[in-house]
Amino acid sequence: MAQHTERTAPETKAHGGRTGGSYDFLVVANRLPVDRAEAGWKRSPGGLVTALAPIMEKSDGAWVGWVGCPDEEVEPFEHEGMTLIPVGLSASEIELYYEGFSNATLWPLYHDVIAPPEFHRAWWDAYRRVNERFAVAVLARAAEGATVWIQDYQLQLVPAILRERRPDLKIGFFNHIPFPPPEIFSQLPWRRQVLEGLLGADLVGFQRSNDARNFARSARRYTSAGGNGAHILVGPEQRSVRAEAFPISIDTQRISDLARRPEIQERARQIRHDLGDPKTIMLGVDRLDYTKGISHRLKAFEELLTEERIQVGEVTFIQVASPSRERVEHYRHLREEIEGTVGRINGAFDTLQHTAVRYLHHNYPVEEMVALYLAADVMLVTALRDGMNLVAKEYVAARFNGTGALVLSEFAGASDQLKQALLVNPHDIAGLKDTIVAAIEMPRGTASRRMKAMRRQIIVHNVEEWSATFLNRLAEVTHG
Ligand SMILES: O=P(O)(O)OC[C@H]1O[C@H](O[C@H]2O[C@H](CO)[C@@H](O)[C@H](O)[C@H]2O)[C@H](O)[C@@H](O)[C@@H]1O
Ligand SMILES: O=c1ccn([C@@H]2O[C@H](COP(=O)(O)OP(=O)(O)O)[C@@H](O)[C@H]2O)c(=O)[nH]1
Repeated sequence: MAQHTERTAPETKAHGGRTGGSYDFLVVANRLPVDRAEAGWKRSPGGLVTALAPIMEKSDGAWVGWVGCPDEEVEPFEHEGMTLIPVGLSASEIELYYEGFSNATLWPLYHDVIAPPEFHRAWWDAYRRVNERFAVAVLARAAEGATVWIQDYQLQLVPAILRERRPDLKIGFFNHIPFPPPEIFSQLPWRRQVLEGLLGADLVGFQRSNDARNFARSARRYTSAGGNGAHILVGPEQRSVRAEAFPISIDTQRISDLARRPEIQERARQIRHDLGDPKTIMLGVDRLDYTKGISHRLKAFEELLTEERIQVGEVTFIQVASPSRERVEHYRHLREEIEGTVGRINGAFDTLQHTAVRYLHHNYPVEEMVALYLAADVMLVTALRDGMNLVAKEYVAARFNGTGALVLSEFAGASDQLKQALLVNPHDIAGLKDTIVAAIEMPRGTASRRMKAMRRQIIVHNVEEWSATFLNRLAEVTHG
């Protein structure tokens, strides 16, 4: 349970002149890494939070972000060793900037247009306004020459606003989601403004080399930028901007340590027992998002049951689908579709003793997540497009005894690092079915060799290494 360590943050030194504050290191993200709890705040789940909270706890910096509720004015405060600086958003801004432009324009556009992106000028206006507000919050707190690390697609205009008003800052940007090829990106009516926003940074980081290449190609095609490859030259002064890949990772040690705890192992046994001790537990854990390929996974599972290649009682599929962006239309429809499919599968295949799919529309704390990873013989990650997918890496981190099989989509960034997973194209349902069966039947020795190789990868390349590599590179390119 998160310790309650709330107190007011130290005063920021708001003095005149160019420099506004006292922090030498600021992370700027759409969300603060906390949610409201009954008594105060608790650490929130989610990929970005999981990745950045450990770094923030160890640094003396501050995190600028939205508190997650409408119309709340909250003073800066401290939580679990982090200084948090809230940015307020009105209900209408949440609708236009967050649900609208961020999650119904940019999100589908950047994820292979799996859902059709919507383009509305009022959403764009709100996006600009909110980006300006985040930038102002940084300007008021950043010390002279501070390092500012902006996170993700919700805040792509912040780098250029900071650059214009505070050329002393070292500005990094990391895009957690894919960056589409120019042929798709070009649909965006405000493509030039978004690219110019990002080009305000000194270093623009991506999950995969292909994302970095896509960005550099669009930057040269739709702005006046020049240069070659990862090196982009901007404006008459030919300012240098780098676009490079920095694949994010997890706190491997923390997950691995949790997995070794006797009470979590006991919880894993309990989960299996509660399901009637099936021979094989398969697991999917995703935000309920159309990019995650949950329907493709269910389709493959249903066909395997229909064809009697697997049997209820022997195989149980647990699907955790955590609530996400529930006011966005596509997400509402997706929930109806997935829950309809699960109901149909269970109606057809459940027995009095056993269920086919145990569907859980919940958000679990990390301890329960690790127990689920320990209980799962086969992990299914079948994203149609995913920046990284930390769940895949967490599963590997939890399997300290080298057992278990990971079925992993080649369209998730994690497939670049976890090459010994069973890689699949989730659109190929026949291939997906064969791979699921191969995972269930995989000989222990083969599974162990694969798992050990993947564990070696994420033990070295953990989230600490990710942030250190990005920040060292930022210091290098800014000669800091
Ligand atoms: O803040 P929400 O709208 O509730 O969404 C949660 C986060 O989802 C996205 O995660 C991405 O970042 C992960 C870590 O790098 C990566 O593994 C995953 O593939 C991405 O989809 C989003 O990018 C975050 O901004 C959201 O906070
Ligand atoms: O009930 C849940 C479901 C997910 N997560 C965490 O949420 C993150 C999901 O990150 P991922 O990169 O897989 O996907 P995203 O949701 O960021 O797109 C992982 O750290 C999960 O452990 C969690 O804590 N509780």
